[in-house]
Amino acid sequence: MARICIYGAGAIGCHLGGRLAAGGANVAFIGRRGVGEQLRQHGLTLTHYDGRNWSLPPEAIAFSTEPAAAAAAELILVTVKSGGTAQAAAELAGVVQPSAVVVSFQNGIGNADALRTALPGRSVLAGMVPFNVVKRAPGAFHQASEGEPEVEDSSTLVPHLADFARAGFALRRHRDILPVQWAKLIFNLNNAVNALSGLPLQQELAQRDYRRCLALAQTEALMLLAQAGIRPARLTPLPAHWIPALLRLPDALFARLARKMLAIDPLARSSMADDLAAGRRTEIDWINGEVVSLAQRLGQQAPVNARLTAIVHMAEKQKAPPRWSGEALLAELREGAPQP
Ligand SMILES: NC(=O)C1=CN([C@@H]2O[C@H](COP(=O)(O)OP(=O)(O)OC[C@H]3O[C@@H](n4cnc5c(N)ncnc54)[C@H](OP(=O)(O)O)[C@@H]3O)[C@@H](O)[C@H]2O)C=CC1
Ligand SMILES: CC(C)(CO)C(=O)C(=O)O
Repeated sequence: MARICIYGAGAIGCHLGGRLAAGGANVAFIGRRGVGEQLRQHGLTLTHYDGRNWSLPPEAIAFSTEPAAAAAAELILVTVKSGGTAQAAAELAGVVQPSAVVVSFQNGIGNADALRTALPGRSVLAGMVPFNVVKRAPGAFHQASEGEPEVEDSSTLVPHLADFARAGFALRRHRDILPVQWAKLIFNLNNAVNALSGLPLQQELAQRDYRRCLALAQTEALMLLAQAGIRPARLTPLPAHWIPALLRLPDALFARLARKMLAIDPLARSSMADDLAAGRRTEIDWINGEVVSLAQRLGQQAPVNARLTAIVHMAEKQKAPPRWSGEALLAELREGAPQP
């Protein structure tokens, strides 16, 4: 049986690893001591908004805080936040088998490259998780929105496909993953707006001013991507460049037309909202900051995403980050924003 290692047992790692283990795979979780204690006490309970559920008793979970536990793995799924990638990569470099396949299931664009640099000669692939996972209680994780994991295709992945299938994942493979990563990043531009709102995603997205903030950030990113010749993949029924117009619609019309976008657990927040609330470093530099870097490479500017990045960095420094109203955030971002 293939040995799989989850490197960074948090929301995504516990969801992916828990389902793989429930499907019969031999999974080792590597994570922090506190998470290990919770899994030892409660085991893992995974629920899905479509009603499916999976559970693993504590004795069925192999958990370690030590990177050495990845030494036997043939497949390593990296699920740390982007700010932890450099350290995870350095730790893995000391232990990973030369034949191991490493997949970054992280948001952002550059994590797989960071892993590749630290792990020369290994097969390192970029992945993308489109759905939201909410931690409901110790050891209890809920998939709160739709989608299946997507991954850069490689022949090295073939021996592991059956494990994903047995876990109930319809893994989507792509020869060119970059358009998929950028399409996800365009969605993730909402992470900052959501974190600053202090509201669950459903309530935030129900308010036109917050949606207008997101539309500004997305329009700016889409203009830059067009200049760079990158066409974001289509992750939703509407192509990415139509979404800003949808977001700008009045609330009642948006609620009718975007029913699927709002079909999300009423308590779900973005992973950046969780980080900000917990006083952790956010992934802002790997999401909105990536748009700013793209602008710089093109000799342009990205004032909306630069401002969001600065505001989130300010919030990271505060014990109780202030909540922004949609109106106040929109006024802040409109200065210098490109007109649609
Ligand atoms: N949560 C979600 O709904 C979604 C998240 N994503 C993306 O998936 C990735 C993972 O996110 P998420 O699961 O929310 O993150 P979490 O913070 O929930 O989980 C990551 C876990 O890994 C731990 N960790 C970090 N570095 C190490 C290390 N070197 N060794 C062992 N453990 C480590 C972290 O501990 P510590 O906090 O102490 O560093 C944390 O417990 C991110 O890129 C995120 O953007 C994508 C789609 C949805
Ligand atoms: C699933 C989604 C888009 C939810 O906001 C996410 O990727 C995140 O929270 O980081």
